[in-house]
Amino acid sequence: MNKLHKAKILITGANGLLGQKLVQLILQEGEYELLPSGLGDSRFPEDWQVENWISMDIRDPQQVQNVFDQFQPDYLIHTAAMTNVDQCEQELEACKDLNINAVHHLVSACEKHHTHMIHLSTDFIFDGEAGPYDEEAAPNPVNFYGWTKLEAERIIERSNIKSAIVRTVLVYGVANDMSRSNIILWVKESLEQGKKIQVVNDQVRTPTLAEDLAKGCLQIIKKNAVGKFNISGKDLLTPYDMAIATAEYFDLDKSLISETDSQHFKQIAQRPMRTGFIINKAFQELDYRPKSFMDGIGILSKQLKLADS
Ligand SMILES: NC(=O)C1=CN([C@@H]2O[C@H](COP(=O)(O)OP(=O)(O)OC[C@H]3O[C@@H](n4cnc5c(N)ncnc54)[C@H](OP(=O)(O)O)[C@@H]3O)[C@@H](O)[C@H]2O)C=CC1
Ligand SMILES: Cc1cn([C@H]2C[C@H](O)[C@@H](COP(=O)(O)OP(=O)(O)O[C@H]3O[C@@H](C)C(=O)[C@@H](O)[C@H]3O)O2)c(=O)[nH]c1=O
Repeated sequence: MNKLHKAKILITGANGLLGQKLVQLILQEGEYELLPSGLGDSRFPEDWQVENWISMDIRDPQQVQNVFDQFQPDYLIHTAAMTNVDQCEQELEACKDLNINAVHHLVSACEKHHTHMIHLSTDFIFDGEAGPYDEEAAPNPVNFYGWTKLEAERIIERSNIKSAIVRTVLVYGVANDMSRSNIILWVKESLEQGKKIQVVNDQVRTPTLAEDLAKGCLQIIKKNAVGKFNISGKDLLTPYDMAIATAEYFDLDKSLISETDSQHFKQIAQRPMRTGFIINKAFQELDYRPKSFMDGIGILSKQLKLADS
């Protein structure tokens, strides 16, 4: 690639939590030509002054093909998905269309344009019987969301495109006009409103700061890495641990948090009990260095203060 040509990165789901962090990071780097895309209009803060934006519904193969033919991306960071796990359990066709069929369209476009695909996947491809997991563990999803994300991985692995699969866990952070919350924000807001919450103490995760995940994805591009990578936080915690840590950090009323377990706390979709990731491969091959959970809360707290000022 000649020096004048900046490598081109297309992002799907750029209005999402990870999507917005990727846009911020890549714009700050200034080394790439960026094309953020999503459903409808961009929802970035005004002051980002992002010129490029393309509305691309990834469920429509024609829209995908048109965008790829026009932009001819060197890299695709595919973050868009139906990420509400309970909604996936209830809207099977819609979930399949977005989490599986759309990946077929993106892979075909990547094949045609020799685009290197960085695809976001999840700990929910595992059954949670033997976490924390490394990249070679045997998947066995326990809910429909996890099954669709595993099928998506398989489509990519069966293709002959250049690809990296980034698996992550319980992403937290604050972004603009978010379409869903995440555990720290939800605990903080509930306690600030004086609401009692029940939080499970028998699920295990390695919660991931959205900024760290974005950095991990960009490292893959910088190192032209291929294959599977666990990119998550490094602390193994239960949601109850996370809720207590959040209450302590923001000096909120811990007595509003009651401990429960997965037998009593029922969600529509089953959650894998013990997941979490071993991240040695990303540490060694991508120089990936995630923040601790407490430092992650600190970063989120600063961003919330900035947003309120
Ligand atoms: N969040 C988490 O805890 C985890 C996430 N992951 C994976 O990481 C990825 C990013 O997650 P996260 O940032 O939380 O996701 P978000 O739900 O925040 O963002 C997903 C984005 O996809 C967009 N989208 C929905 N439908 C379409 C469509 N038809 N065409 C184009 N874009 C669409 C949404 O648009 P709109 O904003 O308009 O709804 C949204 O901006 C996902 O693939 C997810 O499976 C993996 C493990 C954990
Ligand atoms: C809402 C709620 C959640 N929890 C627990 C259950 C769960 O372990 C954790 C997070 O619950 P949620 O339902 O908010 O999040 P959940 O849907 O479990 O999050 C998943 O999202 C998808 C996209 C992924 O890929 C997974 O990695 C994971 O992050 O908090 C409680 O204990 N009490 C509650 O009231």
